[in-house]
Amino acid sequence: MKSNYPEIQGGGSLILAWQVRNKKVLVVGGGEVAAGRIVNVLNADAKVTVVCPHSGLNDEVFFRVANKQVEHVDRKFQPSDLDGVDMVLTAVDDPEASSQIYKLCHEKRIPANIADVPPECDFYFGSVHRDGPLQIMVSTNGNGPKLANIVRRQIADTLPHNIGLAVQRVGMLRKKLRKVAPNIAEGPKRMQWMSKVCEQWTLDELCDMTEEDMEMLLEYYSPGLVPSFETVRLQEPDGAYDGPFLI
Ligand SMILES: C[C@@]1(CC(=O)O)c2cc3[nH]c(cc4nc(cc5[nH]c(cc(n2)[C@H]1CCC(=O)O)[C@@](C)(CC(=O)O)[C@@H]5CCC(=O)O)C(CC(=O)O)=C4CCC(=O)O)c(CCC(=O)O)c3CC(=O)O
Ligand SMILES: NC(=O)C1=CN([C@@H]2O[C@H](COP(=O)(O)OP(=O)(O)OC[C@H]3O[C@@H](n4cnc5c(N)ncnc54)[C@H](O)[C@@H]3O)[C@@H](O)[C@H]2O)C=CC1
Repeated sequence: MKSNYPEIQGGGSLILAWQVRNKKVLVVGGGEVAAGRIVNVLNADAKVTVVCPHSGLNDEVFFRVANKQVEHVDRKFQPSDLDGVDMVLTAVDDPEASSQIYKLCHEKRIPANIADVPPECDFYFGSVHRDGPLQIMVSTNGNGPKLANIVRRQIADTLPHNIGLAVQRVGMLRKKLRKVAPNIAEGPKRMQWMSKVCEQWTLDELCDMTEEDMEMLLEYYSPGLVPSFETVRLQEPDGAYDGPFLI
């Protein structure tokens, strides 16, 4: 039966933004792949423990250990390492050890990524572009990791240079709006107004938005209006607007 609803296209992944802040992540192995995993999870504020014999640590992982960015257990993996762990990432050059760790994680229902064995991964990593609070991930679902890297870099090249800053400023404005209009019942009005601001202001204007501008802009929330950037600046006592005056 035909419909206007989105067509289902199976065979993909569920791409999510997993919140691992202060969660315990165990990284098994200390080579190049482990070093990449460590960067990914530290960027998400996880508490990271690396299990790997000292002799196996590469320069980057050694640096993370020496700087106390991660805890280090100086030996090969043991099953007790999984106690109290929320996520496991293995990057070892020993397929038997990988499979054993995967089985244990599966039994304990701990989500795991086994770098050398895609069928034993509960989730895959992707190629990530990061600009402040903005993250863009590309996945080829195991078909071509290097191609994911190339596509990611191509996407990044097309983005406005100030997009990360614009996202950060919008985040501040949204927080302030929540304070001005905290009621659940106001949800639809709040969302509509916020969407309008994002659509009507240019990225440069969103980046230039000071806290003073935000306070002034929020004055227009109650009547449900979105003034131009120039209008907001002109209303401020020390309005620093120096562009063309469009009144
Ligand atoms: C399934 C997956 C599971 C997982 O790792 O989570 C996986 C699996 C494997 N990768 C292998 C090889 C390479 N991986 C890379 C690079 C990356 N690999 C990443 C993810 C993923 N790799 C997941 C699928 C993601 C997707 O499909 O989109 C990225 C995106 C993210 C990251 O690792 O952080 C990161 C780029 C990050 C960036 O640049 O930003 C390169 C290129 C390079 O190193 O420069 C090569 C060599 C060239 C090539 O093969 O393309 C092999 C060995 C194959 C063999 O032995 O031949 C396996 C195992 C297998 O396929 O059996
Ligand atoms: N998913 C991906 O993106 C990629 C996966 N790979 C695969 O990932 C694996 C790791 O790759 P690299 O980091 O380059 O290897 P590597 O050889 O540099 O590092 C392996 C590390 O594992 C440690 N190790 C081995 N057995 C261990 C155990 N039982 N307990 C704890 N630590 C142990 C070693 O001391 C070493 O630090 C390889 O199997 C490789 O084929 C390789 C490239 C990309």
